Amino acid sequence: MVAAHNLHKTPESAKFDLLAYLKERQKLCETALDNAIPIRYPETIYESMRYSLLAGGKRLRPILCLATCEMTGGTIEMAMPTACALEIIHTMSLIHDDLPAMDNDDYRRGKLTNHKVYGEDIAILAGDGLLALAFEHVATNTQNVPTERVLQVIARLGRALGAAGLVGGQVVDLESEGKPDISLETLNFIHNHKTAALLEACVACGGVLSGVSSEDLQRLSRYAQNIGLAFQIIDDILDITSTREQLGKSAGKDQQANKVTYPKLWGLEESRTKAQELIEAACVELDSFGDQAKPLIAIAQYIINRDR
Ligand code: DMA
Ligand SMILES: C=C(C)CCOP(=O)(O)OP(=O)(O)O
Ligand SMILES: [Mg+2]
Ligand SMILES: [Mg+2]
Repeated sequence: MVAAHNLHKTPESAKFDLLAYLKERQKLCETALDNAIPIRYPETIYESMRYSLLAGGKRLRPILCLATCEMTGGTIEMAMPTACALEIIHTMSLIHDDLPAMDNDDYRRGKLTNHKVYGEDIAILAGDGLLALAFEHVATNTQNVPTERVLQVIARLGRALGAAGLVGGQVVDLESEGKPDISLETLNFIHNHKTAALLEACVACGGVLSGVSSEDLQRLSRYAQNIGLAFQIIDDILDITSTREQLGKSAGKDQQANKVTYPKLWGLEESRTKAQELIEAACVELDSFGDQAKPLIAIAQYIINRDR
């Protein structure tokens, strides 16, 4: 008879079932997000906020936050309000990104975009409402975490989202549209700010909540910066190779708007290779976390293998 503890050492049981993990975490996030916005007067704004927030994204950002907090000795419960805030901030950035003044998109998460349903005025306000809610939600609902860590999380959220982060990246993205000679440096600036900054906040905040050392926090940040850049490279590849049905958002938009992207500068194959290298570099940063790092390593692989 094989001893029970040996069973856990077989290669098969050592495998990490990412799909089951993501499904379980997505379910937890859906419930928490649903509870974060009750409908009250004036109903229109709450309905439009819920329309985009509960439209079924991958929930990658909150899951990264929960996974990091758990990997570093914290709990799901400690991280859930921050995880929700990250998804709420991400959703507001999507609503505004899709507006006619920005990327002018009609579809998002398999549905009409917020402004197509509620009008541009309400869509702008839904973004504003979500943004304010994110900070209120963390400050009000975080439990069993020392207050100074919660303050650090709030500061990181603001920095990742603001002009030094996502907003700054969006500005350079828009300013670079249609320009012929965008450098790789500018392209990296765009990706590192519009996409990687928030993903870094997801991972870093998970670590801050559990109280990691500054060395571990730096390792986590480097992991997240690498997966963040890879995420946007893959997003731009999918924009070329996939369909609206598969993506839940319009495809072919980057070429249409003359956006600067990795595949445009380097071609599809080299862009894929670059994304793969970034994922490998990300995973090296997690070496010291041993087996505990399995979820974050599997999520990094998922980022380049994803089809939506
Ligand atoms: C999305 O950039 C970035 C933010 C901050 C929303 P994008 O316009 O390249 O992404 P998508 O293809 O999802 O519109
Ligand atoms: C940063 C980018 C490229 C916007 C799309 O993000 P996701 O691809 O994570 O969108 P959802 O799954 O959350 O809808
Ligand atoms: Mg955009
Ligand atoms: Mg867009």
